[in-house]
Amino acid sequence: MSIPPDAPILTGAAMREAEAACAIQGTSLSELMDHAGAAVADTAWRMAAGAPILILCGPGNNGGDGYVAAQMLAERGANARVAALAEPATKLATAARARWNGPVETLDEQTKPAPLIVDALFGVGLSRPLADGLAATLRRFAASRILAVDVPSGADGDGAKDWVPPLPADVTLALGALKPAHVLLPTAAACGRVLLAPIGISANRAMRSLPAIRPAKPRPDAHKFSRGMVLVFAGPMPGAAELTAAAALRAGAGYVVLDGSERAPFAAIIVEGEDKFGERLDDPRVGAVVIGPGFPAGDELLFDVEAVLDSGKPLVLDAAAIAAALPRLSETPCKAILTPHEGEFARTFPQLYGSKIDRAKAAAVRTQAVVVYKGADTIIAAPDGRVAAAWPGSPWLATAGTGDVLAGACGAMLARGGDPFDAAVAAVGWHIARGQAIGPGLVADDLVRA
Ligand SMILES: NC(=O)C1=CN([C@@H]2O[C@H](COP(=O)(O)OP(=O)(O)OC[C@H]3O[C@@H](n4cnc5c(N)ncnc54)[C@H](O)[C@@H]3O)[C@@H](O)[C@H]2O)[C@H](O)CC1
Ligand SMILES: [K+]
Repeated sequence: MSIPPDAPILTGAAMREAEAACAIQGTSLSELMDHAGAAVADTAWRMAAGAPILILCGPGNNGGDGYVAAQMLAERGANARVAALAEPATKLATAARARWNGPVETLDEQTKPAPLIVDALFGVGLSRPLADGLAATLRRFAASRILAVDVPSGADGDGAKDWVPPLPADVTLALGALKPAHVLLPTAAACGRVLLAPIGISANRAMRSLPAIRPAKPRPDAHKFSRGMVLVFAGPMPGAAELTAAAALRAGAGYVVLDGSERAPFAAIIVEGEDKFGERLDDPRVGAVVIGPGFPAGDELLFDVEAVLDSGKPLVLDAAAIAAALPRLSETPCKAILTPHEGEFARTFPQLYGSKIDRAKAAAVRTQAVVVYKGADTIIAAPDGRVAAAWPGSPWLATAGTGDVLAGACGAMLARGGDPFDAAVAAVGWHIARGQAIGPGLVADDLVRA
């Protein structure tokens, strides 16, 4: 599974806006479909490597892309068959089918498979889940290599519905831009390797896949404080905060102080009693404060979170600290990153609807903070509408304590003084890169070891 890095992601509505802008600049929808069909034909040609191809065409423009590709493949000499689910229902699809010179089989339970199946049944226009009969027909093709056009049929392009496509793809060719379905579960897992075909639209880049992960090198004139000083505040379960502090140092902070713990995870970390916390919050060198790991909800947490908010320091709030800060966050002028996992998000923001991206964006607006909505399909959202999607991440990170490590990495990136969204993106990228590098047998402690 893979996703092109730093690629734009558009919802169906944004895609229609981009199409309309293209039309104003003189590129018709029909030309866009020609570009899409050509890209599908190229990918299918390479995947089939001479073997027969079966192209499944639906009634809409996704089917139109399929007919265009079929004709191009046939002209190149490929052994291509077409099976249709229904008559074309759009002008463009009708025109595309008229250009296909071969026969059109009816797609049903009798349809013979081929080594490569091109799934051009439904794209982003799907308005309800696939009928059971069609789903069963498609499952019969599971032994073939599958190329999905735009999205695997049955997926909700916007990722708001949890419909599961019955025929998972080996390769999905995203047209013009990625769609939320490519980066959100459950559909992302059915997309296989996602490739992006530029079909001629210019996409808004506010919402993107995670950029390629490049560890930032310290400046030649760096010293420990210019690299960022992080203050981690431990709660009653200091083990979690120790991981957080270690992660902050490992992720590049120049100086890390752990308050409220008796053990230093590394000799290089300064450990102090919790009585020093107030004093440290006044330390102008502290560039970010992390609170929440190992700190259950209660008066003590509330008191400490209040103190952090009063300090105006850039802050990372994890676990119960998120809910503790919520009433004041939007009015507190500070840079903040929140790192809720699914359960914390649902408890803290119960009244949000739509896809995980929609909900992360709404939470960011509500709190005026950067929200890192964790999971296998982590979403990072800023109050100004920027979004980064981290799918496919690293499944080795699904183990206890890795969230504490991520909070520390966010602290390290935030303490450098830049934009909190960029800091969160860098932290999530660092976390995934560590997860991928370590792989089998990973435990959270490994993420902070050399
Ligand atoms: N956006 C672009 O720049 C381009 C996109 N292209 C392709 O077009 C599809 C989207 O096409 P659209 O016609 O809007 O929708 P679909 O083909 O996905 O299907 C809609 C079609 O199906 C009917 N329908 C919806 N749900 C169901 C269902 N569950 N069962 C049966 N039928 C259903 C609906 O009534 C319509 O008739 C996009 O993904 C790209 O592949 C073009 O290439 C041009 C450029
Ligand atoms: K499709």
